[in-house]
Parts: sequence; C-alpha cells; structure tokens
Amino acid sequence: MNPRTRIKFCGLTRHEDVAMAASLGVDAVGFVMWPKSTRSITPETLEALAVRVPAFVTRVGLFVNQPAELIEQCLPYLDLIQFHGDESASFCHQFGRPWIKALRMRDDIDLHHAAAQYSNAQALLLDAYRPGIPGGTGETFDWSRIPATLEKPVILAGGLTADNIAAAVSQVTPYAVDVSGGIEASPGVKDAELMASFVKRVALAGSC
Ligand SMILES: O=C(O)c1ccccc1N[C@@H]1O[C@H](COP(=O)(O)O)[C@@H](O)[C@H]1O
Repeated sequence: MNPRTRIKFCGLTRHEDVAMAASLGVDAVGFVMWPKSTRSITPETLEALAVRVPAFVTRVGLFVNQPAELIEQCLPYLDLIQFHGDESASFCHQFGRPWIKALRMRDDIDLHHAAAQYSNAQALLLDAYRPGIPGGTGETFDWSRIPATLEKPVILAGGLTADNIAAAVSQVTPYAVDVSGGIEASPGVKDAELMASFVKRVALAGSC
C-alpha cells in the first residue's frame, strides 16, 4: 500500500485559515517570515497564530536568506524550518530544529548533488524557477525532470491547484505537496472551498 501524500498549506496569515487547514486534516501549515512576500507575517503574528495550531499539525516557518537572529526569535513557535533562499547546509543546520530545503528548478540543477549537499535536510522542496523571485510564483515546472529515485523525500510545490494536483501526485508520487497561491482568494487570504477541494483531490489521487 502506498503511504498517503502529506499536505502542507503555506502562506497562512489568518486564524480562520489555520483552523480550516487543521480541520481538513492538513499535515503542516506554513508561515512566510520573508517581509517582501505579499503573504508575510511578523514574528508577533507568528506567535499569535502558532500557539493556536493544534497538536500534531507541523508549524513551518519559511525564510529567504534571512539573519540567524530572526530565525532564533521565531523558533519557539516553529516545529520545522523551510529555507527558501541560497542558504548553505551548515547555516540551515545550526538551529537544532528539523529543516527542509527549497530548490528552484533551474535548467542546470542537479538534484542528486543537492541531496548530497543538504544531506541533513528532512526533505527537499522542489519549486518552479523564475529569475529574481525566490518562490510563491504560482507557476509549475516540468515534473518529468524529477528523478524517479532521489536520496531525500520530495515535497512538490509550484503552481499546484485542485485542478492539477491529481496529475501531479500520480506522475511524481511525492512524499508531500505544498500549495499557497492555488488555495487563495487573494494574497495571504485562503479560500475555504479551494482548501477543501485541494485536500479532497489529493486523497482521491492517493486512492487510485
Ligand atoms: O509564498 C511566498 O510569497 C513565497 C515567497 C518567497 C519564497 C517562497 C514563497 N512561497 C512558497 O513557494 C512555493 C510555491 O508557492 P505557490 O503554490 O506556487 O504559490 C510554496 O512552497 C510556498 O510555500
């Protein structure tokens, strides 16, 4: 039996969206701590949201080339750190907290090399590449570029929606999927129906 595909919702900014994600059985909720994002929140808002996340839902903090001091400040409210910039493996590993490394799928990327480079990561998150934008572009990439076997669990991201998630899961069989723009009504504001249909389609895709 295939294990179920885990789900992370990212870019949450409101209590009601966090509560909806948890009630849908989502595995992880992501908070964007990078201030240039339209979905960013402050450390104070992170605390307010994170303390109300129910047990066994993983709280993920997303950072892009940010100072270690900011990450340390957020750590009490995070279970996992998502590094979405050009952070080195040693930088990522210094916080004594599980972490994942986002990789943007540039044409010349070598995922086996990256898996060795980030050997202490819990997983690699694969996102679309657009020059000058670190992530959250709402764009997909060519999933056939993902090797059938990789030394790290794959979290598939980039432009996922209720409409393409079944194809993504069946083609890639990722460990987990991560979605932000595809469940939004507007930046940082999630749509309850889109959230519900995304979760339903992932479950259906896994049972085929
Ligand atoms: O969401 C953002 O604004 C963001 C900013 C900087 C780096 C990453 C960001 N989001 C992450 O990007 C992927 C894909 O998002 P989308 O589904 O295509 O909108 C996902 O991991 C987000 O968490």
